Amino acid sequence: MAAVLRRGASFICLGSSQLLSGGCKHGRTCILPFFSSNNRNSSSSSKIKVDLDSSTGIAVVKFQNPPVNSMSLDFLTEFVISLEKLELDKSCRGVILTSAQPKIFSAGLDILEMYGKSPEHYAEFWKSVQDIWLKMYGYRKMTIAAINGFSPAGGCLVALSCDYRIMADNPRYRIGLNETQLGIVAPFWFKDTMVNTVGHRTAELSLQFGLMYSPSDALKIGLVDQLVPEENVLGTATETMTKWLAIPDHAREISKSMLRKPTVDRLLASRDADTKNFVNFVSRDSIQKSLGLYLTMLKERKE
Ligand SMILES: CCCCCCC/C=C/C(=O)SCCNC(=O)CCNC(=O)[C@H](O)C(C)(C)COP(=O)(O)OP(=O)(O)OC[C@H]1O[C@@H](n2cnc3c(N)ncnc32)[C@H](O)[C@@H]1OP(=O)(O)O
Repeated sequence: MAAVLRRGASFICLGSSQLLSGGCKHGRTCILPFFSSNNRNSSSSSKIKVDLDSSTGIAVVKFQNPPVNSMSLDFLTEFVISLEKLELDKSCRGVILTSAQPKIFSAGLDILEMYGKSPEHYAEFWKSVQDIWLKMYGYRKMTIAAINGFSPAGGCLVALSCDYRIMADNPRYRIGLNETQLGIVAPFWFKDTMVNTVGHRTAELSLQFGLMYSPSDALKIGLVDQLVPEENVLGTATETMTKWLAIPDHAREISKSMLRKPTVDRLLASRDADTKNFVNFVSRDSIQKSLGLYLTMLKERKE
């Protein structure tokens, strides 16, 4: 296991100069209503910031859960509520997802939600993970991931669930489904999402090794669609969104649904079994031990 973790660390290791500072400055979940001024609607709950420009129809959703935008239960709840509000808002036609944290898009699922908790907690957490994927993968509006930093595992899944991915061309960043490096297994709908994006053979290599790709390798395998200098990620995402919004919404939406609905339906048909499977799996002593070692490794590599 230690060897696996060491190998894992080499895929995700950052120098100490890149350590992020600061803890979460925010309190518990607090969803504020949108307010309107000059065609812009903004809402800032504690972990998700939404800025909707109703003159262009483009909303920017920023992850702000320091230090690494890990997806805790609170984060996922706020995230899904924000997306639901935007889906219902007729003035919104497209959503750009990005990070307010330097160098990190998202560190993926919050490992602390899967470690040392009760089966009831694991079930609640897993349902919220399913909810965000179902919302994103079946989202009616156009979505772009503006990937401005590291994006392992759940972070990669969120990016993969968008319609288009633009990544910062910084050779230090990595993106991929690295679950096996933690001794855990990406569920079938993570796998389906990857296969639908990069094809079966590449997904076989990617998932079994838990590969984390540099931006240029991610572009080569089609995991991301475009690389741009770091400072242009959001600007390029906005320009790209404007081009996509030239397509009539109903035609694009129906095409998207035709391609994605069978994948969404597979999880909808087996949500409860998938939750039970997760709870049984994550509750095992061997899995708890792997997660505990991984958390220790994350802390120790800073020292
Ligand atoms: C059927 C069963 C199926 C189960 C499937 C479950 C699917 C799982 C999906 C997942 O998403 S699992 C999570 C995978 N994520 C990772 O492996 C990323 C781990 N983190 C990193 O590699 C690095 O933190 C980083 C993202 C590259 C950033 O590096 P940086 O040097 O900038 O920060 P750190 O000092 O490493 O981290 C700061 C702080 O944050 C804690 N932390 C990091 N990632 C997570 C996380 N995913 N969950 C919880 N906490 C995380 C890290 O331990 C540090 O904590 P402190 O030491 O400051 O307390």
